[in-house]
Amino acid sequence: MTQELLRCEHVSKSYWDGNHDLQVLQDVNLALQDGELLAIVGSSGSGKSTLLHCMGGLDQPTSGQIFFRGQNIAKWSPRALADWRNQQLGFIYQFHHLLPEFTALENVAMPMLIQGTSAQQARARAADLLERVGLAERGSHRPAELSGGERQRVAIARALANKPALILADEPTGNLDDESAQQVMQLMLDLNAEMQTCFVIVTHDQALAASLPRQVSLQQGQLQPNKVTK
Ligand SMILES: Nc1ncnc2c1ncn2[C@@H]1O[C@H](COP(=O)(O)OP(=O)(O)OP(=O)(O)O)[C@@H](O)[C@H]1O
Repeated sequence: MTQELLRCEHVSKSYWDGNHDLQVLQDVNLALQDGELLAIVGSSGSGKSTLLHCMGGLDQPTSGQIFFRGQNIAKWSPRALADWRNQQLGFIYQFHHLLPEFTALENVAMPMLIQGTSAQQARARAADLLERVGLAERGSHRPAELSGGERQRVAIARALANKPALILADEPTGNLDDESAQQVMQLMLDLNAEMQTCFVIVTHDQALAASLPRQVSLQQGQLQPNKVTK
């Protein structure tokens, strides 16, 4: 039986620009179930990244609440929030954000080391994850020695390191050519099916969004059911 993983309840966010409030999110209500795969689409500036940041506790709504497994994350201490992000969430960005001075294997092992996993176990799981994303032979390469698609696959392996319940991906294919974008997308679909990790994927690409089972669209900060059809 699936269970509710995360819920945004009346989430609004505004920024004060010196003269007036810029309303970025307006009364967003959204519930995610364990293992779900959701695309968020919307034009540039519609609030997609802001919503993702609020869902991941990287930013706070001006009003409204976010619940993770029924708990209001606004009530958590900074330490509890950081632990939650490390243990339950994985982040994937448009630009991979891998640490340039570390190898692919070390980058994937990093979240596990931060969590307190032994170096030996972390390296073993990192190697398994790299194999799973098709990069078994690339563990000793630094990010600069990998293609864009390979870096993004390392970033996906890193996001999965601590077996998170939820992965938040912000334009994960936005910087890739069509073929690499397709591979990265397929990888996320396969991993979702295999591991029951919930993926929320922000994308500009309507065709890509249409390949996911559920889509919503942000329009000027308001959430709408997406109109794309397969
Ligand atoms: N820290 C901030 N201070 C002021 N305004 C901000 C801040 N962060 C975002 N905004 C504004 O909020 C709006 C939504 O930004 P956001 O990055 O969430 O949009 P987006 O839908 O992800 O856009 P894109 O597709 O271009 O990445 C934009 O108008 C942006 O300028």
